[in-house]
Amino acid sequence: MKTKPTETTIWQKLIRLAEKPYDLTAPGALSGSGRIGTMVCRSAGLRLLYAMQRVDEQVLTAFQELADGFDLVGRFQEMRGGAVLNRIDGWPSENRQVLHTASRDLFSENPLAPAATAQAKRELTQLERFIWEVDERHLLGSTGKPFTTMVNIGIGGSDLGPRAVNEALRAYYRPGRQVRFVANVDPDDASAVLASVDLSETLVTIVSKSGTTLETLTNEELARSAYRSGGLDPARHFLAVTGVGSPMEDPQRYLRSFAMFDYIGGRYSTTSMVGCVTLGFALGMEHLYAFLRGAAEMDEAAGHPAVRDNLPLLLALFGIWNRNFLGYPTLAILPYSQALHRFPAHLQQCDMESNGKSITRFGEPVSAATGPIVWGEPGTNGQHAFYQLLHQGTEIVPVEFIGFRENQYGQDLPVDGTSSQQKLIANLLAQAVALASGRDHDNPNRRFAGNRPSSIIVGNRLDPRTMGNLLALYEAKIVMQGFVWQINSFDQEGVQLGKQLATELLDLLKSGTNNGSTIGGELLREFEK
Ligand SMILES: O=P(O)(O)OC[C@H]1O[C@H](O)[C@H](O)[C@@H](O)[C@@H]1O
Repeated sequence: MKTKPTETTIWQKLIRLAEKPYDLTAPGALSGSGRIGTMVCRSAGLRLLYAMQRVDEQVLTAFQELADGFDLVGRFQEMRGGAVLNRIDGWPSENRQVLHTASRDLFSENPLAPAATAQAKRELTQLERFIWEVDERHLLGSTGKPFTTMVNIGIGGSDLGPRAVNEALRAYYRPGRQVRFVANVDPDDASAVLASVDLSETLVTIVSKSGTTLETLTNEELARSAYRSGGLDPARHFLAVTGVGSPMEDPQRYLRSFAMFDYIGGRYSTTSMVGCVTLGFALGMEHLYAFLRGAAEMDEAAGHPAVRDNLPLLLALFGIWNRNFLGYPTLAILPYSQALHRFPAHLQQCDMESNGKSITRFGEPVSAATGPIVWGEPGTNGQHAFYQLLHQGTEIVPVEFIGFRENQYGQDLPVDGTSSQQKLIANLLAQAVALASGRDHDNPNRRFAGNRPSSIIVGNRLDPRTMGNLLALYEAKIVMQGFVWQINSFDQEGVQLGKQLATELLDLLKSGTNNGSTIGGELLREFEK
């Protein structure tokens, strides 16, 4: 469909509906009508409570028309089947399939992209064998010690997703296993991590799809040098996860190498070897498979044609409604779970690098606003920091809350009559009500306008399967929004210019010839004064 989204009848209809969005502050708007109990969507192990979005039946019906008119589910299924969606028509572009979903389509008899799934299975078999060798102590460090620790060196997609999921699932780590992460080229990042582990018991996994990322290659050298200084042989400790044909494909330098494929983008790569190596090492294969199964379940659920029964699609459409029709530029993701403390950072990359685009997949300027600014921190911490602006600021910030009925460790105590988990959930729900309903007051400074929309994603407990559900939920949501905006959500040309200019500055530093004749050169001279 080349017609601009804004020129479609359904877009115009939604503009009209947005002139008078559902008033959450009106008497009886939220209670007494059964709205809270009916505005619930279930997919895989998650539920979405969406009574506190500014929508009514008419808007939801329009959502369905939009989803059908833009064939959102059909395109998602085409993606899963291997369509070449990473492209810009008529212009040089990556021209690739988009098959992160194949890396977990392991549980059905008929995977949608059989060749890619077969490749994923081969890598998983290799990983399983490797982990077995580590567990059985057939593989030992260069001084004969068993491995207890893994340091992951990577950045962007080779760090954020794996880090967020590892943090989320620490409660499921096997006893005696730990994983640490190094990403930043700030030398203090590597120093702090390398100094905090026993290198002789540590595996260092270098993760880079391209095998050319400055930060990662630099940190690899720092880590190798730390091993050599400690009299340890890096080749017996270092693993590689890299793209087929990348410069890092060099078996001499690594104890083991695991492959990733060009049809999986960095920010979508958590269920490929990029995430699986650390997760398999720390959690064991059983939990790793539960995580992959959770992601596969959500991919499957995203194929449901009915908007009200398709959580990723519905979440995507609330995002479109809030961004394009109500005009809100940002989105806060607020997990009420300390374990998810790095999940907003992962989603920031996944969403903003995917949908921060101004050109359509036809190479033309977009006709509507695209990806929102995504940010977030766990509750309740955020309540004591930035929620003031959410409640009374001049900017309206739609919120996606995430909460779980049970905690992970099962340890909790009643204090003052309620458990900590109850306090956590009560706070989450109270925030959603306060944002939606607001409160009148004589004192203008104590007035809450309300009508600030939110959704609540509910899971039973943050376990590996639920984490897989959540990860795939957001991946699918982001992709579906990209389909509405007609952009390519799978490339990231916008990161190139800065990289190129940094390389030019590094060349000046290397050669010592900075005469300030470029803007960067002049800035550098000023900075170094
Ligand atoms: O995995 P790598 O090739 O090292 O890439 C790491 C990251 O760097 C790039 O700058 C991209 O913007 C990210 O999408 C990518 O995840």
